[in-house]
Amino acid sequence: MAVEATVRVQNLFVSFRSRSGGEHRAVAGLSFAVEKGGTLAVVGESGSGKTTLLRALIGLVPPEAGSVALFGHNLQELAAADLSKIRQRCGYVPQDPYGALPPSLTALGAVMEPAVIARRGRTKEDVRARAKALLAELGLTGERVLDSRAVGLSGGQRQRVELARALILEPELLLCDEPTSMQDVSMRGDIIAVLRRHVARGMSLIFVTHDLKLAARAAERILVMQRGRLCEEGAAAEVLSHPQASYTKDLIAAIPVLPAKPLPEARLKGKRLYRDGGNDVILT
Ligand SMILES: Nc1ncnc2c1ncn2[C@@H]1O[C@H](COP(=O)(O)OP(=O)(O)OP(=O)(O)O)[C@@H](O)[C@H]1O
Repeated sequence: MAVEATVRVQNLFVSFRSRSGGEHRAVAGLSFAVEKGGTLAVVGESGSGKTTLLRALIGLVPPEAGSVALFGHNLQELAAADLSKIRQRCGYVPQDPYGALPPSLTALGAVMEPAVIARRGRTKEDVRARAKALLAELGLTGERVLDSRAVGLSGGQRQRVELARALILEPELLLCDEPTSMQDVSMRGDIIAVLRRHVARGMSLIFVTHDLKLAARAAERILVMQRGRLCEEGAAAEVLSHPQASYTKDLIAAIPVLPAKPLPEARLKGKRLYRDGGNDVILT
């Protein structure tokens, strides 16, 4: 028997109606699939429909036409209770870390919360240890940070708490909306490494970003969106090295290139060096 894809999107259209009665089509005829353990980065400029697509994938916005199936189940055909069960198999990291975290919980409490609610036979102490380990993997340690409420955390720290909150239930599918937009280059690498470890245990990943280079590090395939439409989809290395669509070529041309000149040893002393592809990025 053929294995069902984790995500199967067929000819998906999503529109929003304005108060004046006008209609804006945010997603226009997208089709793609992500297999179990597969990774897909969705790239496109601001307003191209990436967030709307992610929200449609977990049934937060209804399709105008077409279908979304997760784990072989068409979301439009599911009763509310079954849709909720399907959602429990997914993690979602929203784009805006402000307002996404429960304001009354500490960073540690916010990560523990989904696992405490789901109660999967773990003791509270197990959950606390797992939450601490996840936060540490994402560079968040120490009482001051772990005991801070959302208001006391930076945007980048909030994003990482959101990610840990999504990962603690070990989702089969993780949908991330710009999860590294507020991180420094070094932390972006750490986040990608954490995501890779979860992909290695079989998790499927859909990663939304503006950044084509980051997309290629996060995922094996890239889907480029332009004004709600699929512009190009292919193996990440292939899309970066041989883009087919002129829009993708423009996105690649817009990637800043760092000078290839070797840096004097003295400039590296006491600083963190991070290798991003062929480029060395120095963090002071
Ligand atoms: N709830 C909504 N009501 C009306 N229009 C919306 C709504 N959500 C999104 N849109 C519109 O749909 C289009 C796509 O928005 P979306 O947020 O999906 O783009 P995006 O690619 O994620 O952008 P960004 O990279 O800036 O986050 C935009 O024109 C946006 O204004």
